[in-house]
Amino acid sequence: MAKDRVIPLSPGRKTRSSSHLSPSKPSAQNVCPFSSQTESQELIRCLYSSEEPISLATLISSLPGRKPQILEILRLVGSLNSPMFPLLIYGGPSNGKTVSILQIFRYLNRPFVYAGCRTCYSPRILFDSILRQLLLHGRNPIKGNSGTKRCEKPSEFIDLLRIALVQAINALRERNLKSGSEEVDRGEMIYLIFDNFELLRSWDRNSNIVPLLLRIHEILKIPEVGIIYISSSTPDAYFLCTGSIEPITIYFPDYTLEDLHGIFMRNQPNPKLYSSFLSVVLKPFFRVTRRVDELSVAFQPLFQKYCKPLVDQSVVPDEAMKRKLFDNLQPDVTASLNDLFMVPSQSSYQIEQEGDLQKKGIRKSNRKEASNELDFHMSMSAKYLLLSAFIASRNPATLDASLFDSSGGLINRKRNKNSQMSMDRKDSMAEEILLKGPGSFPLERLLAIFQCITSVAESMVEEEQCENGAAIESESVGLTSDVLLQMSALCNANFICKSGSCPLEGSTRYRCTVDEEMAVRVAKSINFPLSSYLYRR
Ligand SMILES: Nc1ncnc2c1ncn2[C@@H]1O[C@H](COP(=O)(O)OP(=O)(O)OP(=O)(O)O)[C@@H](O)[C@H]1O
Repeated sequence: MAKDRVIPLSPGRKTRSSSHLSPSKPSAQNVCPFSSQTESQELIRCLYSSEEPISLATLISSLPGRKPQILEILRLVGSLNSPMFPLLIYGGPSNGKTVSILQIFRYLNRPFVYAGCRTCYSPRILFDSILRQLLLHGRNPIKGNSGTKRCEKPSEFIDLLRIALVQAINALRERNLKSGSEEVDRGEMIYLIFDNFELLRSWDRNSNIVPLLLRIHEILKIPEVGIIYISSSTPDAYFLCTGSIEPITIYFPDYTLEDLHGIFMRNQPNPKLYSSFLSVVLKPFFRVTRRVDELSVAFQPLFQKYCKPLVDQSVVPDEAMKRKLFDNLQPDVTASLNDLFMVPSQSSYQIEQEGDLQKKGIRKSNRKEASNELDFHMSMSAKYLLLSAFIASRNPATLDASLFDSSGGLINRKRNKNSQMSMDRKDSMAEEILLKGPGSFPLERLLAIFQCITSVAESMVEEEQCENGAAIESESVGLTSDVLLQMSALCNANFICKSGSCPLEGSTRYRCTVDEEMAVRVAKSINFPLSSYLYRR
């Protein structure tokens, strides 16, 4: 794509860019102009990447493993002044989504506003950050709504955002007209980037901020504004019930071994030495994690240890030297791998409880401990999701309604004489299902079961919290966050597999592949009464 080629504007585009804004919306006339040209210039400068622009070749070589995604994003963002559909960039954590988009804008050298939902951790802070970037950090007053006034309500935010955007677009347009042919035309588009969008869902369960931001393009109706969402959750997490037009998605897959090799080899003063180090550490660590941040934290001290026997670190190691360095490093690799692998899978509450038991001299038998233990890490919500999938695969769907009450809890299944016949029928259905093996289920059923069992678990935890006055931390709360991300992780781990689509509905069905022994171990690790949820003969 030619970076600075100005695409001739279509007639529609000319009309729109000359005056797209309808009278009801703030126009150049009813928006307070910049008080000085310096302010206008400062705003424009603030909207560009703070780093020097780079070439396309540098962009691609600086981000190993991301060339296809970069080219795809560039194609979708389009040439100068071309309107774009909203984009959703998604993929696993720490796999280069943020760095890629920021470097892309450095290459494009176009104005953008970046709002990270990790640092801007509440709607108010997020709104404030976006408006400040557009309004010269609060120094440019929009009459009646000064930049210093904090914006609380979404409707207020949308109004101020529209005003600020129109003002900024007009400033860009003016700058382009004034600079004429002396300067390169940098266009009139402004891009809003929402990073870590998945976090928004955990801010407030009843908040309407997610649907609002997902519809922001439709609400603003300003073609000079491009919207980019970055998320580590899949698109399904957002668009099942918002009713908004789905953005174009770009998936960032996990890095391959070669990609990670390329990433870690960048800017190494002694590439041959570092390459011999990577040949020792990368493969074993790759089996545990593909996250660049985790790998770089693990590699840093290991490389220091690897180089310790060397007097001169610019030396190119021969085979004998490599073997010696490897032998020296080997015990640390194992220890570091264990550190990375053994992420605590128990909630701090459980740990506290066990600590209490030990203090009281009550020791669990080793056998029980071993049977409860999982030899891999899984988050609390992934465990609940896996158990929901197991229940969905084992129980006939027609029995769900009799298993869960309307509030999501487990119905007390005491048989009475009147219901004995129907229970017998249900039991024979359960038996048939057992014989057929794990059944398939649609995503909706899985989510419904997940919702039911987590609501029970959360209320149990709250009750225990009240009883014990103990502090329960993150893992036990917010079980429902990132459920679709967990789903894709469980599919990747082959605990849940896709099992074709329903010919009538066309929707994908899933099947749980874990056996009962494994499900029981997962259930025990979170004290979940699995057997009460399973139909048996
Ligand atoms: N291809 C790459 N080349 C160079 N560095 C990379 C690459 N991919 C990731 N990194 C580095 O890994 C770290 C994490 O990357 P980044 O923040 O872009 O990930 P992310 O996908 O946005 O993560 P999250 O979803 O957790 O926000 C950064 O320090 C980044 O520089």
